[in-house]
Amino acid sequence: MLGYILATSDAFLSWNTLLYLLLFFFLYELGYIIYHAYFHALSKVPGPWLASTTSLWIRWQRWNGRLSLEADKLLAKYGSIVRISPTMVIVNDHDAVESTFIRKDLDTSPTAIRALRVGGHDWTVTYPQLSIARERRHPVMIASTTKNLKSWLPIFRNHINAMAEDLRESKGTRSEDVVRHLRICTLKTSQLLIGGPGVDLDPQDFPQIVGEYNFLVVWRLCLPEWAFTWLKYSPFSHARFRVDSSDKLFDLGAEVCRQAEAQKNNYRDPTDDTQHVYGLCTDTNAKYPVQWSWTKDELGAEMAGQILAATETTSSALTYIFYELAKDPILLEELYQELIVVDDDHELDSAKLLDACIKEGLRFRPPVALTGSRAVPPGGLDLLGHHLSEGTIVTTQSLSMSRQRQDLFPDFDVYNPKRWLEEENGAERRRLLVPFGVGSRRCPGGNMALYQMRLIINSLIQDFKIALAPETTPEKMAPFEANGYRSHHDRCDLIFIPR
Ligand code: HEM
Repeated sequence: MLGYILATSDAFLSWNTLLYLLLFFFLYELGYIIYHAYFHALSKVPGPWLASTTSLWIRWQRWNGRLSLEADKLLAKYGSIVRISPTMVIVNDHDAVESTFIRKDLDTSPTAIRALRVGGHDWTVTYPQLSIARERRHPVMIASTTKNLKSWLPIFRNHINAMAEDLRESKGTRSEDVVRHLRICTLKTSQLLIGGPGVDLDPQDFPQIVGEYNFLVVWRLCLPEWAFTWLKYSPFSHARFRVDSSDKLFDLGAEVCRQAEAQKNNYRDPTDDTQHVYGLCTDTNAKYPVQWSWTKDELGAEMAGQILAATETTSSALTYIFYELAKDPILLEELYQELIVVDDDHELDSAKLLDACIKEGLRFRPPVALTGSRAVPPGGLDLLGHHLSEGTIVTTQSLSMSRQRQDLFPDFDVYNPKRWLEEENGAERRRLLVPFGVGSRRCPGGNMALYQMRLIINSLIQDFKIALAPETTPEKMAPFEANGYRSHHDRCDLIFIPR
């Protein structure tokens, strides 16, 4: 039929035209491949041929949640710099990463970060330019000083106790999905940092919304824009929910703003000088006031983005730590023995094994897979013996930093917290641990993350013995990269036996 129409109607393309178009497309693609493989400025950077010539390789790895793990294998095979797409290189040399990422004139990579927009809006992480991100980073850094966090300790404790009470209900007789519990608990603790004590969000749907959003990020990195319009109105309810999760997250951010604004009218103890992110963003007298006035949507997206940044990273790191501890009853007992003699939550930072368990969790399963990326500015950049032309994206990952130094991390593929207790080469080992990124866009919430992790691990280890649930197998817990590492099933079932 189509052939008939094409052959008979002048209004339609003739077969010949179609063939020419196909030929043109084929030659264009061939030219693109040949150019990127042999003539492009990055053609001398080592890497697999397919990855260098087409973005399909990187999309395929992302789709399968394996980009970070595959990139790690390539770094082991090719050395400290590898081309993983026609325009992207991954670098695994600490000094080279530091000298590049410290620079203030390098934007972050726009395509990869666009995937993290919330409800169609930008927030700190999705702004390529440091000049814009800087003013949004300050409030997080100021709100998460140890002094501020310590003043909120009683409220943090209440939220963590509520999680422990929830876990206690099963009396160790059935498994509990620790991912769900941790998402709720970290939402509750981060709402304080972000909106202040007057904010109290309903957490019931949050675990599912944020879980779907993580997988939406994978879709956004792999599928064309039009696919989302189609999916939004498609008959597939799960896909629709996933696409809508971005708007639902945005609504949560808007709710933070509404409640934080309402609390301004409440009585405040004049001696209370704690500061939260929302207050600092909207206070024109703040030490680093935001230089522009926010629209309602910008502010909502910022709060939603910060909730995402704070909860998904911390809960993913904690999930893997509890999973590893559940597998190792001897280590669990040693940690318990250390923690029962710590009198006060304020002293937790001196608990050495606790610190080692957290460090090793962040090393072994870093919650952010590709820990930052930068775009090469005009004039190019010389790095590890290669000239990178303008627009090249340089990325790195914490995961591989420890693997490049097998003298310091001989059993790098094993969760072994004890390595952090060895004094010999301790400083060098710590230098290679960069889960919060490096340089000018390094995570501003690191202090909050570590503080929360100490409190939560301490509380649950003191209250429970933890064991693996029969349904939690190594295959189910194999890391899948969806906006950070998580189990492909997005859950981790453990048994919490009250002590
Ligand atoms: C274990 C927990 C966490 C890890 C591993 C982590 C890791 C990271 C990484 C790797 C980056 C990107 C750095 C770069 O591009 O160079 C980042 C950015 C960011 N993180 Fe975290 N993070 C954690 C917790 C938090 C918390 C609790 C907050 C609090 C709100 C937070 C807020 C942010 C923000 C606002 C950014 C964007 C910074 C910018 O674009 O300049 N993070 N984080």
